[in-house]
Amino acid sequence: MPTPHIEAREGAYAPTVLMPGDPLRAKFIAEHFLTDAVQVNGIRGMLGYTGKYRGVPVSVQGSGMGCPSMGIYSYELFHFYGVERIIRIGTTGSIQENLHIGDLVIALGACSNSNYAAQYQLPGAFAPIASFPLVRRAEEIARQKGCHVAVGNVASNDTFYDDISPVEAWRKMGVLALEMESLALYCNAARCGKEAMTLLTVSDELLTHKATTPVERQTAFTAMMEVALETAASL
Ligand SMILES: O=P(O)(O)O[C@H]1O[C@H](CO)[C@@H](O)[C@H]1O
Ligand SMILES: O=c1cc[nH]c(=O)[nH]1
Repeated sequence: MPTPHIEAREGAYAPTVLMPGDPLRAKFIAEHFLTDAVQVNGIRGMLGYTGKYRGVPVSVQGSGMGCPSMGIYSYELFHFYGVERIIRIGTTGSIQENLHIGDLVIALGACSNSNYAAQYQLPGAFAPIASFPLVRRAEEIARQKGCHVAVGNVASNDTFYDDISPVEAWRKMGVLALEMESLALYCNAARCGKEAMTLLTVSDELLTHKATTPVERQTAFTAMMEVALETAASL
């Protein structure tokens, strides 16, 4: 420590880290929800903070976009900073008719078009999954808050802009929504014996082409932030 990408000192992160793709979403959470928040990382503008939520230490660290970036930050947090669990909080494009903008999705499993898991040289395909206790807790908290929440597969794709749309193919398999990081997060957690879960807010309806604004993606999805923070504080 420090690592190539994180300047924080040893012990700077709490055992539970919330990870939005957008570092400015991390700043927003630190400023609006945490007490005693201090910035622990600013390298590459990938902001990280540690503070308290309901008196419980919690960190929030941007992951950047895509599996390579999430792969780097979650690896360094798990391996070098003693982080025990990561809750990704991200935006997603829904691909099922009953999932609308603002709804929550918990990624129980992460399908993908990425080759991230090839590094493990397994004798078959790995099925990346979330920590079930985290899923159960987050779903319970989301329902108590009156959120519409779906739990199931997402597809963590390497591509945001596709030459041939993958929507129909994943939709037919019951996949709920598309995003870009859960695969790497779940693989790193599994390989390191740690816990991970992804909680998403629908920012785009890919079947109807409804979408939210860039600023809403940064700051508007406070229900997701609160569910993740309540989950972290309840462990
Ligand atoms: O809102 P975040 O967490 O960045 O997540 C989603 O948004 C980005 C694409 O716009 C990708 O990172 C995708 O996974
Ligand atoms: O990966 C993502 C994230 C948000 N919306 C999408 O359509 N895709």
